[in-house]
Amino acid sequence: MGGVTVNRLNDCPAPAKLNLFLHIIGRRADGYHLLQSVFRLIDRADTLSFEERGDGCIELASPIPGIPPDRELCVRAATLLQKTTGCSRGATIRLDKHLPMGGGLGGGSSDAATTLIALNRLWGTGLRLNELAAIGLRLGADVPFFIAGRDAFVEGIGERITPVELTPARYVVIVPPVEVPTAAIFAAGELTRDSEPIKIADFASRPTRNDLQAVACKLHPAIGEVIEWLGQYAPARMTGSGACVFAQVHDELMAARIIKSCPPHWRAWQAGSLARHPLYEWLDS
Ligand SMILES: C[C@@](CO)(OP(=O)(O)O)[C@H](O)COP(=O)(O)OP(=O)(O)OC[C@H]1O[C@@H](n2ccc(N)nc2=O)[C@H](O)[C@@H]1O
Ligand SMILES: Nc1ncnc2c1ncn2[C@@H]1O[C@H](COP(=O)(O)OP(=O)(O)O)[C@@H](O)[C@H]1O
Repeated sequence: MGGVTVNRLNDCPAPAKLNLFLHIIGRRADGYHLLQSVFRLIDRADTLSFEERGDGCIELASPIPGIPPDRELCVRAATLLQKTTGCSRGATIRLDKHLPMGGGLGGGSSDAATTLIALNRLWGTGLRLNELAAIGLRLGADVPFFIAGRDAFVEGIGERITPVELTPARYVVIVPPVEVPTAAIFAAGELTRDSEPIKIADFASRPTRNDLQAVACKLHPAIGEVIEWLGQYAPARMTGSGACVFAQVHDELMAARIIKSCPPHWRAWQAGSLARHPLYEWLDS
């Protein structure tokens, strides 16, 4: 091809997460809520490609309808990395969006994390994991978890991350036909904000729940309907601030049977746990 070097990274995954439980244990002076949660990576993902450009511009070649470019999380992540490192290079970003927005699967945060990890490599900016996580936290509370790249007990607002080893598992995930804005759930007056803190050693043996679930179900009754329906087959719970609902199942066959009987107005799919972020090896700790 005439010796022209095109610097690009294609098909970089941005995996989703499930919050196996989520407890709100307090509130910071700035209004942000202190949580305790186990975050688990799953093998459903958005896909991103990055091509370097010499003019310093950041362009999203596949804009998301309804999200202005300067609010889009990949563009914001790329711009913040440029500013923090003084890098003069730019990038054209292509985002193939598969994860629902406002679904509690962390899709936007994961897109931002993948952008930081990939551009740090493409631009040769050489930031280490902790430095990228600090940039990520400015974009969203879930971003540092995706940069850390493995299942974790997460505290604070998302910045205190302790890796945990979980047994591999299969899940059914149902996407109710509603988009839940995270801020609206946290703002609700009736939200439980005083759950008793638990120790990391205890979470597997203690009863857990998602403290955001009751408020989300009140605002969006469709979420409660999904929890009730999926609960016929296995204990079902909402992830994050909703709207998606998940249940752990025995195997792929059981998942397929449940999905086959799912009412047609709900999107349902199965997912396997993911031991490591697919780009895990691109980061130096
Ligand atoms: C609750 C979680 C659990 O994973 O849910 P999902 O959003 O993934 O569903 C996250 O911590 C969400 O993180 P993220 O989605 O990045 O939230 P952000 O954009 O940082 O925050 C949106 C708004 O929610 C409120 N907020 C968020 C996180 C938090 N710990 N306390 C809050 O009070 C704040 O009002 C904030 O302005
Ligand atoms: N690349 C992106 N993907 C998804 N949402 C984005 C993106 N960029 C900006 N957003 C905004 O962030 C909000 C939260 O997105 P997302 O992380 O998918 O939600 P949640 O984790 O609550 O499911 C969206 O409703 C949207 O307005």
